Amino acid sequence: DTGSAAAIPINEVDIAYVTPVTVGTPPQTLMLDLDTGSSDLWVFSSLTPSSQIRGQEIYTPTKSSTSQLLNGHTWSIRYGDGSSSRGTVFTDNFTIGGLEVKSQAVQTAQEVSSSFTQEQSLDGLVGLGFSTLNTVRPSSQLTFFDNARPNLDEEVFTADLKYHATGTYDFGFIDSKKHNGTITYTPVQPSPGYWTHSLSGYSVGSGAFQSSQISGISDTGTTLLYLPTAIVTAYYRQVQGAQNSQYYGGYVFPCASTLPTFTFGIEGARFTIPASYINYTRISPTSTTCYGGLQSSSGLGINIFGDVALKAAFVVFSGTNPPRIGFAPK
Ligand SMILES: CC(C)(C)S(=O)(=O)N[C@@H](Cc1ccccc1)C(=O)N[C@@H](Cc1c[nH]c[nH+]1)C(=O)N[C@@H](CC1CCCCC1)C(O)(O)C(F)(F)C(=O)NCCN1CCOCC1
Repeated sequence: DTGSAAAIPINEVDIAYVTPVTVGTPPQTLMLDLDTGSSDLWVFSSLTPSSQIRGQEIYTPTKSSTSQLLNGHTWSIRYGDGSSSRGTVFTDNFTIGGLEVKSQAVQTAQEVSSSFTQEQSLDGLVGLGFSTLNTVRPSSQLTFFDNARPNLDEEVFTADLKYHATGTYDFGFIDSKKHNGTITYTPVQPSPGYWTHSLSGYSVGSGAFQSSQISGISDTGTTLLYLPTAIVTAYYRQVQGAQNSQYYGGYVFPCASTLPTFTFGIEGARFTIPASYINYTRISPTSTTCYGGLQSSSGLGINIFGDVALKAAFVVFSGTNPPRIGFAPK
């Protein structure tokens, strides 16, 4: 089997991407954020207090003839940005881009934090990390990818995220039309459950490439690129008027400043992030100060290769044994 679905930016600065999925019989369509940085599939639901719902679509298990309560199971998750959700669990038919998994664990929210309530274009998440990170107790559940794997033509899913445009997630095949040139693979460390791998180095603008192993996670659920402070200061040293603002919690600069590109290495291959991706957003609609798409990871305890980096490549998440991740130009 294979599947292919759109990755649609939810706002004009690509803060996140959502993908249409269907749950249950007859199918209920929701827009979910496919997130390689976590492994819970959870949705706004008929069990979510109406005071916490603001425009999101919900899954109503009682309207589905194929839903089954997973008795006595609960879940609770907290994300890096402090947002959280918790609830109960049903199994039901679940489809992404024509690829169906029967009796997928669908985690129904009984409580969501305010940042989820405020994000009306996001109806929940599909965790595509390793199933070891799943928070359902007493027995943890498998991700959509782990459930689909036995039926996939190839044990892969790919992310073709785009800058200010709709991209695609494919399951079970590598679409050669979506990338040009070879795919460079590098090993993934699947413990504790992220797609953890190393970059082989970086360069700023036309500067010399600095070879150094930089370990981090390729995370479709994180907006920006978070790297060690030394690399980030070297980058913003090239930007007129840039400063690391305590107030804004990161590097800001005059929107009119010229930004250099940023290149990262995967093994021997090189991927260049255009300056426009790093000129992330104005700090407020009328401001002439802009917030950078490259920020320091020092507060996170982990380097995160988020959407700002991933949208500069065609990325293959390979669930083979051993797992690996591939990057190709596009
Ligand atoms: C634009 C921005 C100021 C950088 S943002 O912070 O607002 N962007 C958020 C994503 C977002 C999109 C839309 C609306 C609201 C928030 C962002 O990038 N958050 C990251 C990480 C972060 C930390 N600090 C700054 N950023 C995050 O938490 N990403 C998680 C998924 C998000 C959660 C909020 C909703 C959108 C999806 C994540 O799953 O990718 C994660 F890996 F970071 C994470 O937290 N994974 C949870 C891992 N646990 C480990 C223990 O077992 C359970 C799972």
